[in-house]
Amino acid sequence: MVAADGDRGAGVTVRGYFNEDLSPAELEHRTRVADDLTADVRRLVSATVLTDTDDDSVAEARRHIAAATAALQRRTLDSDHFGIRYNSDGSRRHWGNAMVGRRNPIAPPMVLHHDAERTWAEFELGAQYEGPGGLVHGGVLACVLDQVLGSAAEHAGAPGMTGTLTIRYRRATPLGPVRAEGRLDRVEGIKSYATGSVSTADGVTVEAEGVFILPRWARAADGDIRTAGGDA
Ligand SMILES: CCCCCCCCCC(=O)SCCNC(=O)CCNC(=O)[C@H](O)C(C)(C)COP(=O)(O)OP(=O)(O)OC[C@H]1O[C@@H](n2cnc3c(N)ncnc32)[C@H](O)[C@@H]1OP(=O)(O)O
Repeated sequence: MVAADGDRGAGVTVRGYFNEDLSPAELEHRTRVADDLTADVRRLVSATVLTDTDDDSVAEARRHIAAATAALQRRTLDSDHFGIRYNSDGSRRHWGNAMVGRRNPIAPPMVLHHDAERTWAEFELGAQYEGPGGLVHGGVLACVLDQVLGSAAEHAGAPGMTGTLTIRYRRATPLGPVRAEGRLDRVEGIKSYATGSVSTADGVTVEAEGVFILPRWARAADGDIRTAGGDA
């Protein structure tokens, strides 16, 4: 398993990995707290996009938001990012991740499922993900596919950083429920090739291919990123 934040040996320094052993009870508690808070903030974000209320109501909302922000800032992490926090058994928490982070209201969130062949998620892309009117932003769809293809490669035992991601927008994706899926196509040494798509009830809207490369620092760490355990 990868070491804590900081010097990775072999002269390699990588940010973002923290060893933080949590008991099952503590993990369950933190999971519930995170899910409840993040769901509330997601509703706030959506309400911010969609509100048409009067100025007094907006001013009232802003006072509450300022108070909520101050309450959350009473104590913060020592780091400027959540990172990947892991137990010594290899289980990991990517709770700040922009697509799957359970502590990140920007994440839709995507809840990933895996079987022997595929990784997939079914979720909602609502008003806060708009690009063209009523349609999902193309960059958001790229982000979705980056995550699902990268996770498919990782789950298949061939993780890597995105080297190249090629997106084909076949037709527009209306805001609303979507399904994203990816699969590992092949592995060539340190490079993993994955393919995938986003679809709606009317069929595929976006297709993608990605090359995921086991980075130099993970190679220097003797590939131990390949042995990482599951996500919490
Ligand atoms: C790790 C766990 C991942 C979990 C899932 C995550 C899902 C989300 C994914 C992301 O969002 S990752 C964030 C976005 N991506 C990045 O920030 C990557 C930034 N780029 C890098 O870190 C490095 O450029 C990279 C790791 C991609 C490659 O650096 P290396 O120093 O390891 O590559 P090197 O120069 O040694 O080249 C190794 C091979 O890869 C090839 N290569 C390098 N960069 C490439 C590239 N960009 N595209 C395709 N191939 C590339 C290179 O030609 C060579 O091929 P050959 O072995 O056949 O000669």
